[in-house]
Amino acid sequence: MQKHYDLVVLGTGVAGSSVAKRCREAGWKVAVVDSRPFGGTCALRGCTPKKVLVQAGELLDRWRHLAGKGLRAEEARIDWPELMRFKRSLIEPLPAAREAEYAEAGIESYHGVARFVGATALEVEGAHLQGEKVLIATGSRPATLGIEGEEHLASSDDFLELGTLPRRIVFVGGGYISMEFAHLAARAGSQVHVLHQDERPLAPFDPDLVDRLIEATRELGALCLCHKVKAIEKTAQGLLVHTDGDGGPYAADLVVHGASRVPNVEALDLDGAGVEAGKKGIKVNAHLQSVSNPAVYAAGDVADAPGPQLTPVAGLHAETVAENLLKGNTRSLEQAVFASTVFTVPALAGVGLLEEQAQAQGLHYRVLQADHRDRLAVRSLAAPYAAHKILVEEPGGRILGAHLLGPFATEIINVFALAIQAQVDIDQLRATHFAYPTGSSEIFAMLSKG
Ligand SMILES: Cc1cc2nc3c(=O)[nH]c(=O)nc-3n(C[C@H](O)[C@H](O)[C@H](O)COP(=O)(O)OP(=O)(O)OC[C@H]3O[C@@H](n4cnc5c(N)ncnc54)[C@H](O)[C@@H]3O)c2cc1C
Ligand SMILES: NC(=O)c1ccc[n+]([C@@H]2O[C@H](COP(=O)([O-])OP(=O)(O)OC[C@H]3O[C@@H](n4cnc5c(N)ncnc54)[C@H](O)[C@@H]3O)[C@@H](O)[C@H]2O)c1
Repeated sequence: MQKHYDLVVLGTGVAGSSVAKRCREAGWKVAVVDSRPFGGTCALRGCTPKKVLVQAGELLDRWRHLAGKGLRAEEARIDWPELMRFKRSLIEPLPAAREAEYAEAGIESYHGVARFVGATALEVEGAHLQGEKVLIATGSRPATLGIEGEEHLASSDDFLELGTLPRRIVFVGGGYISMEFAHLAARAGSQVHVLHQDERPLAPFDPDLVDRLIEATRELGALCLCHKVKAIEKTAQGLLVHTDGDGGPYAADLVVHGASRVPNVEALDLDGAGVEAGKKGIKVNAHLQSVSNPAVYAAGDVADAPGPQLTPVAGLHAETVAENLLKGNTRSLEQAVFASTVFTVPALAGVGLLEEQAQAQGLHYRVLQADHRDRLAVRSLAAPYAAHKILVEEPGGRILGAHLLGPFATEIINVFALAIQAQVDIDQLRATHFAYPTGSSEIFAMLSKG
């Protein structure tokens, strides 16, 4: 028997769940489908569990730097199994809570892999659903690398579930996942290599600050090496990672995939619905509507739309789609400012333009940059790395980009995001009286020199 809905949502992550709730609030009959526990990547296998773990690394680092300065740090260490238990205690209740929220809101839930059997008809584990509209919000998965021995790669999901931490870990790729996990694993006692194929890791971030982060990573005992991984071999002693460079092979007990994620579309049978997709995901117009099937929309990591694969981007997609569904394509995906952070220690953060982007746009700007390790706020934490680079348009004083490394980066970056979004210029920002002494009160000094 076929069940009819105004909207069928595929995926219960940030993108899918927000649209489902908005449309249900407006009185629509809504169904949600997910092949995994309800809640999506960010809540269950990404941002949130990751933050619980990396926070422990950050606290350990602070504690160690203050050893002999009023703190006794001899006993400070990460107890991995205990930390994992803590993480599980926070994350494991979430799927049931999410499902209960849906039930209370009157949203119907289906578990299983969804696939199209018609333009807006879906089959989920034997159930047949028909939507007036369908939202595809199925997120992303680790990219297939096409290398020999690929089956030996552990995913970020696997890493976040490790009961014990292996002695030797190689991370393939030099992006967010590898760098964040590498810092955590090294602080928890593993020998770590990050193998990346580009000249330097973390391409979306300021190159000078990335160089400092690499230095900090090396001091931690983890090595970032510029090698493209070409094969993983299983031996009696563990795994060997072969690269196209002179170095290696690198011996490991665990090799983790941090070499990018691609849209999750394979299982959907998109041809059955006439929904076009390419390497970057579902092809959509400015309303996030499928270019080939007007009854279908896409949002989040699975949509081929501008913006990185980040939670705030999925959130903006969801707002846009919800309005278009409810009000009939009244909203286009607007250009937005997205701040982003790599949760290493020191943390790296960025918002707005990089220097090379400002140059490519022919903008005139000056650079305010400094190492601010000597600031009392930083010295009081004994933090060994703290630096910034801020691009300010000339004339006019518009903030074009802000790039930060150090103990306050993850929070201060949001002040700069607001300044860029709301077009607050350098004089207005300098004239803002932030509480003192806080991370944000460092902004005045950042904007006053250089
Ligand atoms: C390790 C890691 C750490 C991250 N950390 C951050 C961070 O700190 N900050 C940040 O902004 N972003 C972070 N991200 C990125 C962020 O998690 C994603 O951009 C965001 O979760 C995307 O949300 P989404 O709703 O598009 O997809 P998802 O949350 O991935 O939801 C998609 C859902 O669809 C389901 N699904 C897939 N195919 C089907 C099918 N055929 N049928 C039924 N269901 C299906 C999946 O099971 C999943 O639950 C991180 C990602 C990872 C992997
Ligand atoms: N803090 C955060 O916001 C956060 C954290 C984790 C993940 N994420 C999101 O998830 C996405 C996926 O993360 P990711 O770290 O897998 O990807 P990424 O896109 O950040 O980085 C992948 C890196 O792997 C390299 N690479 C690819 N193939 C390789 C090979 N064979 N050998 C060596 N290097 C190779 C690429 O050149 C690139 O530098 C990110 O782009 C980001 O949008 C965000």
